[in-house]
Amino acid sequence: MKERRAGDQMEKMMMKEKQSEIKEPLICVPLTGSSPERILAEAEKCREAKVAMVEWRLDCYDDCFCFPKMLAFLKKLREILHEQQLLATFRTRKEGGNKACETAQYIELYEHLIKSDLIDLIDVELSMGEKAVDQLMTLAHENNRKVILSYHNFQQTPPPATLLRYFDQMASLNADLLKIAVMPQTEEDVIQLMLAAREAHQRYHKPLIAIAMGELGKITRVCAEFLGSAVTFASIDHSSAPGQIPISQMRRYLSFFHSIAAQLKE
Ligand SMILES: O=C1C[C@@](O)(C(=O)O)C[C@@H](O)[C@@H]1O
Repeated sequence: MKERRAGDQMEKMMMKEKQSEIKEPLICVPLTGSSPERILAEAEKCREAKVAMVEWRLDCYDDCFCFPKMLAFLKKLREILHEQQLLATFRTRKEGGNKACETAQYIELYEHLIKSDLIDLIDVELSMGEKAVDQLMTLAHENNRKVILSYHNFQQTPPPATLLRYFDQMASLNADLLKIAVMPQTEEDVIQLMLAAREAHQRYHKPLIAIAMGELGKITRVCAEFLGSAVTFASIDHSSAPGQIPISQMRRYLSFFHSIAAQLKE
C-alpha cells in the first residue's frame, strides 16, 4: 500500500513534467554500504531525514548476485524505506561502479529486482545495448516500474552533439527519465552539459537528470531546477560520486534556487 504511494508521487512528477511545470528537484541519496548492517544503518538515516528518493547501489553490496539472499535483504530494506521512492542501480565498473558483470548477469539481476515488487525505479545503462535495454524496459513497464536510462563518464565530458545523441537515444528507447553524468575538465564543459540538458528537456518533455561531477560541476547539482533536472543526488554518509554534497546543505541550496525560479515565473 505504502509502496504504491511512492509510485504515485513519481507519477505526479511525470505529469507535471508533461505540463512543463518545472518544480524543485527530488533529492536522491545513495546507499553505498557493502554489508547488510551498513546498508541498513544508512537506510535508517535516510528514513529519519525523510529523504524523498533512495538509490540502492547494488554494485557496492557484497551479495548482489546471490539472488535469494539479495531479495530477502531487499525486503528488510523496503520495510525501513516504505515512504521513500526506491531506485535500484547496478553501476558497472566501466561506468564508474564497483563491479564488472556480463550482460546476461546484469539482466538477470534486474529481472529479479523488477519482479520482486519491492522497488519503484531501476537505472539501466544505455551502453548495455538496445537489446538488453529493450528487454528490461518492457519487463519494467509491464510491472509498472519506471526506468532511468543512463550514461556516465568519469573521465571527461563528450562534445555537445554526443551528449544530445545520448539523450535522443534514451528518449527513443522509451526511458521514463534520461540521465547523463560526466566529468568536466573545464568550466566550458560544465556549461556545455547545462546547455545540452536544457535542449533535451525542451525537445523530449521527459524528466531528466544532468550532472557534471567533481568540484567544477557542483553548480549543476544545486541549480538542477534550471536545467530541467528532476532529481539531484546528495550524500548522507558516504558519497557515491565526486562532487556530491551533504543532504542538509543540498536542501538549503535547492530551496534558495527554487525561490529564485518562483520569482522569475511571477
Ligand atoms: O548516476 C548516478 C549519479 C551519481 O554518479 C552522481 O554523480 O551523483 C551518483 C550515482 O550513485 C548515481 O547512480
